[in-house]
Amino acid sequence: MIRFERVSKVYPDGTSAVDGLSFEVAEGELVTLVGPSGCGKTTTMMMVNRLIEPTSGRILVDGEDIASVDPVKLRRRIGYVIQQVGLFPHRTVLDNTATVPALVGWKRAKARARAAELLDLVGLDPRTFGSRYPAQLSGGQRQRVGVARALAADPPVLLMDEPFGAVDPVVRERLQNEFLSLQATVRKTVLLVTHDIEEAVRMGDRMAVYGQGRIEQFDTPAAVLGAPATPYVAQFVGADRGLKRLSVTTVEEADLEQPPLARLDEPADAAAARLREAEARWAVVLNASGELHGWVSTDELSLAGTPATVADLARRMEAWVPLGAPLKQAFSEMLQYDAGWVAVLDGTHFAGVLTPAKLHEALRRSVDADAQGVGRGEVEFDSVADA
Ligand SMILES: Nc1ncnc2c1ncn2[C@@H]1O[C@H](COP(=O)(O)OP(=O)(O)OP(=O)(O)O)[C@@H](O)[C@H]1O
Repeated sequence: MIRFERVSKVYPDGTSAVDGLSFEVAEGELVTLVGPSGCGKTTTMMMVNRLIEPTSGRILVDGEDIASVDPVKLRRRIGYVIQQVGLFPHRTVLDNTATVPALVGWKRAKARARAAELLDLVGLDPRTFGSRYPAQLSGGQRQRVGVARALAADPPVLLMDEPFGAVDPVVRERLQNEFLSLQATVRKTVLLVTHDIEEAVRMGDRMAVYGQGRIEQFDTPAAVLGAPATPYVAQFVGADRGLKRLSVTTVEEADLEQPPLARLDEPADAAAARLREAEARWAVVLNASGELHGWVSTDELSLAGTPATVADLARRMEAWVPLGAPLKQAFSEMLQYDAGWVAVLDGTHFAGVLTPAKLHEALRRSVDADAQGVGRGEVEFDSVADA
């Protein structure tokens, strides 16, 4: 857990970088710090591992005032990932990854085994990449090594400064997603600095939107997009914040429509009669285990007649998302397959379909829910300030 209590930093030349910051990052939470260049994000982050000392205020990590912790020991408990990655050019990828475990006195074999495990975890086969040098990697691969290295000593806290900044947008999105699924297992307490609002929204459990040297709003991405606390925040998150909400609103059971169903082994004429009766133009087709197979049109079933079965006429449906996926993913599947709906699965089971109308309703629901929850961030600040 990381806690800032009225922390300010004035640099020797008189520049006030941050002023009276109070916030808390819960254990296992990922908080993004976002704001324009020069607003104090990096200063905030570097005070946590004491690369920069605050002018006033306190910072606690796991309840301990870090001013009284030896900086070298402190840094071993805190993983640090930066944009330029900072790999040692003359050391192999494996040795780079094993740097911190080796520093804290692990035996060489154990440190290297751990490094190999971590490389695997970030999607780099240690047999292929372990013996390479940083210059022999792509930008995205270097970034992965940076993340692996930061995680190698299993620090409870991770600081990430524009960790995906140096790669193109496609690789960037993939690295973000990979990091999120990694984070779902390792559950580190993470502070992530970015100037990219999309990244802040996508990655953060909560996000801190910086104005000049102070936090304008500290809340969940959905709340920041749904109810910006100040005109500044509204302007910063952008006029298309409704669209950005698609990334943070998830597909829920209640959003789904239940279309007519047909079974793969059903005779075509029986299925056709049933669907005509229900005035349905198509049905979702499931296999005997209730798993999605695809869809079938009522007209085609009617024309086929006996002895055809649904299986003969059904088409595969590739557009599906799991329950709990962001609406954006559902929308993008709809567009990619040019489909008027997307199937939603609960595990392997078919749960229903999402249509454009239901997607719009889901978006409305989340906007309304947040409009009622305005100000949650401020309440939290007050309680920190009073402590
Ligand atoms: N060593 C320093 N001496 C004086 N001023 C500094 C120093 N380091 C940073 N600053 C100033 O402090 C302010 C905050 O800088 P900081 O690097 O924290 O911003 P940032 O939000 O991380 O910006 P960026 O996104 O451009 O990295 C800026 O005005 C910067 O010029």
